[in-house]
Amino acid sequence: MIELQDVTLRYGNREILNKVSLTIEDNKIKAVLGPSGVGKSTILKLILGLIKPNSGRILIDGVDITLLKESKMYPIRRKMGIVFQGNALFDSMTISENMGFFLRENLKLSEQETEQRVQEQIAFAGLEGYEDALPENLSGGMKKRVAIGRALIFNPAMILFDEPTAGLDPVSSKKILGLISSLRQKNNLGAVIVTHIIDDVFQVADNVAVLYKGEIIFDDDTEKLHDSTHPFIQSILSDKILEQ
Ligand SMILES: Nc1ncnc2c1ncn2[C@@H]1O[C@H](COP(=O)(O)OP(=O)(O)OP(=O)(O)O)[C@@H](O)[C@H]1O
Repeated sequence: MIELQDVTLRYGNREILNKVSLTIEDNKIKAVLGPSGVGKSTILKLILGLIKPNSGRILIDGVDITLLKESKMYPIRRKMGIVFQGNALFDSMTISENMGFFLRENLKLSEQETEQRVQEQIAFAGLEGYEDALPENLSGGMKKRVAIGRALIFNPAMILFDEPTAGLDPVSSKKILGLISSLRQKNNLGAVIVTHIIDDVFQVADNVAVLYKGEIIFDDDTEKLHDSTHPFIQSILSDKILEQ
């Protein structure tokens, strides 16, 4: 379980998050919805311990990571896979090499076991036949599936997605969201999805927190969004896309 408790984060003297509290339960898909620049990626960086809050606590399975030294973060980060907005694939490596890269770097598995895990993820991502292709030869949706496979290869308990459908066409978006749903059904994985696209939320999220002007203005089951009387939520429900 991931918990943010009264987290405040400033870049310089600009406050991005003001006493934000959030709970992300295991085996659930939680969306964090908000307009561009509101601090959604910042929340993922805080969860991964890449940045520290100015105040408040961040607990991963009960461990307060705001107090941990960098050297103690590795076992915590191993619990979580991350899929970056731009995928962060290595351009000069093949799809198989991209998938296996962090595994080879971090786990001393036999080459046979590494290959087996890579093949499993290639199959899960529906990328058979593309093992030796370079990322530049893949569509946006396929690159996203490589990034998801690479995040899953450590068998994390939770996977973090930064804008999983941004820049994808509607068909590819639907496929990626289908893949995210199947992760929980097949692998019992939890997920955090930060997004500005409300359709993502309705398609996959069990519950959703809405971040607006540094604060959580809604945090409940996805279907209850329709009952909210908050003017910002009413406006996003009618406009569907959050651009400021
Ligand atoms: N290292 C940093 N130093 C200063 N300001 C930053 C830094 N990182 C992000 N910001 C600013 O903090 C705000 C929140 O950034 P963040 O990337 O978390 O937003 P976001 O909601 O994920 O938006 P987007 O989806 O557009 O990336 C933005 O205004 C951004 O410019």
